[in-house]
Amino acid sequence: MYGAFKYRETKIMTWDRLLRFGSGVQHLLRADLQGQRPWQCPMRKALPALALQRWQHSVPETLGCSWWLHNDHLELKYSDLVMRLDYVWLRDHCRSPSCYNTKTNQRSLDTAQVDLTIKPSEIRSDKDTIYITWPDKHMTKYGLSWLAKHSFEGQKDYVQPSVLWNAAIYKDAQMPYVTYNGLMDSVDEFKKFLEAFLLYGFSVVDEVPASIEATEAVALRIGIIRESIYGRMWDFTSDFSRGDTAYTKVALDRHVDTTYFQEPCGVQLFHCLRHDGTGGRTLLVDGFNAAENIRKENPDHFDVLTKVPIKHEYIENVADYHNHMIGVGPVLNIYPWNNELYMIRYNNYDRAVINTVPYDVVHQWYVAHRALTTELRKPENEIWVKLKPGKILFVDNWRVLHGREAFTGYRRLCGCYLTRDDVLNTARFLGIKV
Ligand SMILES: C[N+](C)(C)CCCC[C@H](N)C(=O)O
Ligand SMILES: O=C(O)CCC(=O)C(=O)O
Ligand SMILES: [Fe+2]
Repeated sequence: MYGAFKYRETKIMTWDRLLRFGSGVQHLLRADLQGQRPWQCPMRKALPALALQRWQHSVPETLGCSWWLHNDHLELKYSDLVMRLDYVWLRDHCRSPSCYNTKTNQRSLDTAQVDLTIKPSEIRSDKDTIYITWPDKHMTKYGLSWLAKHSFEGQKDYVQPSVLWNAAIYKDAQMPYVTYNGLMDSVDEFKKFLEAFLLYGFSVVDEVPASIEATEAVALRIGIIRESIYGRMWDFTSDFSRGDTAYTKVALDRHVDTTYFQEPCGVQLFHCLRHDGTGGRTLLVDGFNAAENIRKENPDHFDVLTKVPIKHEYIENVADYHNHMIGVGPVLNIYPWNNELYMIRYNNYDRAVINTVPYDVVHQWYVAHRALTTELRKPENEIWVKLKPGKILFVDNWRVLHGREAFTGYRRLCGCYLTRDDVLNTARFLGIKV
């Protein structure tokens, strides 16, 4: 398998095991150790090895937390969560007024001034809070629920909620019907629209005036337009005004756009302003659903697709357009801490020469890519829609692939890309967790 890198999970001793270790002597020791620094406790050396497995409890024991000072970290148990907190981390995240500015939500502490071998000189806790005093007498207070939320152990299993779909799931999904007026005038409708978009990776706004201006207004309600080599708002027909198949009448297989950017555009809007002719339907496929199916059926294929970096390229020399863009990254992009998929970079048209890995890995990659392509091409995973004047289709270009059927006649499509950060920013402002 390519790349030996595996994100190592910290071995966590189970709570049960720790209690078993500590039982017996633990009760007896607690009184003696109260208020002392465990690693400096004079009793420590004299104790049998098992007795060192001891916990400090907040009072009463059944509420609040239990904690254990290891030589290099604090182990803290709070409502069934066992957290292991590095001492420098604990000092660095101090929210006291001298360390953290709550007006700007910025750190004032200079982390470089923290001794990398720092250890608390005193710790105590009550039901909701743990108080840590450092050798220089500075005190850090942490809400236990804050730690539970922000610690590695507390958040590593969180994944962004989403509905992975195929044609059948989509049919039953009852996506909300949101109109232009609703979106522009009502926060509730706006939120409903964004929630659907984030869950499904696409969403439609209906009853929009069939103009570039109205399309732009909708785009600006949601985020910030991502200007690119295609302009700000783009508006095209099949006139081959640009050196790309999109600007023709031929069919386009499923793909995401701008794979040849180091950061592919996050969101794409399509608004068909006119079509006098046949065909031209739009295809949508949930890339995450397909990728998750591969992960289930053949984890090795999934692994290869997350590890082999692939280049995509856009070379254009048509009329006055001279562009050469290159983007690099694996087809499937996952977060290392929980393996959650966050971006698919799939575009067989724009894929560049593979020269980033040796031949044997190349072959593994082709096999894995074939498996993904087969999955993406299953008719049961396809949704076909006909874009019409008045309907804006929003597509999450990091998740949902689009394609189009060949068409005849005059067809004019407008739209734009949006910066992903700003769409998520809008969502967070509306109280959506992303
Ligand atoms: C949407 N718009 C027509 C502006 C751009 C088309 C980009 C086409 C390119 N092959 C890609 O997939 O990135
Ligand atoms: O013509 C279409 O419907 C879409 C073409 C396309 O893939 C694109 O513009 O990104
Ligand atoms: Fe496209």
